[in-house]
Amino acid sequence: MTVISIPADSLFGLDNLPYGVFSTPDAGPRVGVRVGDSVVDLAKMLGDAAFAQPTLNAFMAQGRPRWVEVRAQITDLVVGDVPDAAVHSVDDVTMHLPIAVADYVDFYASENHATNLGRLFRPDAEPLMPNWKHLPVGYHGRSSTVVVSGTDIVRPSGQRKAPTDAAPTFGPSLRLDIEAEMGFIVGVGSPMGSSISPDEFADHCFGAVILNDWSARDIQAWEYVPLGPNLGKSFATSISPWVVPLQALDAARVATPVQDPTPLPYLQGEQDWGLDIDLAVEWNGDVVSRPPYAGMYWSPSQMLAHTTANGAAASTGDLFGSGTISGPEKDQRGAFIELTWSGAEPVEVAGEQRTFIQDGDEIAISATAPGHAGARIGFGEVRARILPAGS
Ligand SMILES: O=C(O)/C=C/C(=O)CC(=O)CC(=O)O
Ligand SMILES: [Ca+2]
Ligand SMILES: [Mg+2]
Repeated sequence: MTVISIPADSLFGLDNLPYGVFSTPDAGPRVGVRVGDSVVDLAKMLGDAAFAQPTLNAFMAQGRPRWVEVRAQITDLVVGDVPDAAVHSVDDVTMHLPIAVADYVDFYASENHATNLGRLFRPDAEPLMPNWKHLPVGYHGRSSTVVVSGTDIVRPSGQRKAPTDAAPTFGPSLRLDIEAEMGFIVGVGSPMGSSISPDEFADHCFGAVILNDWSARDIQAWEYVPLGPNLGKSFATSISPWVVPLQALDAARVATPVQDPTPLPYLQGEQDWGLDIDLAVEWNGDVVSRPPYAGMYWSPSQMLAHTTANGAAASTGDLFGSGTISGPEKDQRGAFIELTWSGAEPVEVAGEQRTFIQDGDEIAISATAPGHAGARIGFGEVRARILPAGS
């Protein structure tokens, strides 16, 4: 039997208990919970076959009463003796994509980001479109190219045309960018023809991850009118491996900024689902930005309500991105197109002047939030290296 020790300053204490899918040299992908620097094999500790699966989907589909029960069981059991065979060091495991991604929708919920991108993409128009403060604007992304942290990203090629070019050309993106976001995962869906209200959020949303919505700005700028992002974003989206349960975010809940005009009734709820999550964006080892989630205009509960308001089904494994998280300050911008003002204002990265991402660059986004009693909880990180086009 093993007694798991949790370092006093751990971001993975009993307040957190995030779920992930891990493998070891002797056994394939299965569900584990992170406790300090250990990963506990849940099928071995709890005996539920849902945890012997290579994704969290079977467990997530069991619903909130079961999520609450399992969290309580874990909290009780991991402070005692845990069977040796159920405990692994985080350094000895390989992490996998934690969920089978069903549908993927990405929103645009930061007013600072939307205003900055409006200025950059549409300099002659009002930065915010007239709909922006009435509904959480989003688009459907590509679920099959959602990958876990650590997966290399190959620079995409595509069609691009700068305003000064006579004709479009096809080739590797020259303006490869990140978008620092949070991703929310649906545990229990809703049938086609029904909808989820903002105050039903916790019955449906299982938890959250960090998400990097890789974006090829040159491909995007040429293709997006009038239907929105497509190939400029569909080549890859990275998520962190540990899914922080919604229950662990209780102490992080805050009100969204005042929403004026008042949203329509289907977007109104009694519960606060703004979240006080602090992100950090690292570029080749240098922190270049610290986006604050707490200022996001639209809450994840409103995004899920909006997604289902027309009767569209929601499914176990649906993933929705918050949209790029940018705060009001320059060093709080969650995309390099904003941070460098479309390349006009390079930033210093590891001693070099940089605008967009170069081959071989490594980007890591980490995040923490308040836990209980003044402690903090961590989301870990989403990290990836860029390989040359055609690799
Ligand atoms: O305003 C635009 O045309 C483009 C906006 C984006 O690229 C942002 C996007 O993907 C949504 C977001 O992450 O906030
Ligand atoms: Ca995005
Ligand atoms: Mg993407």
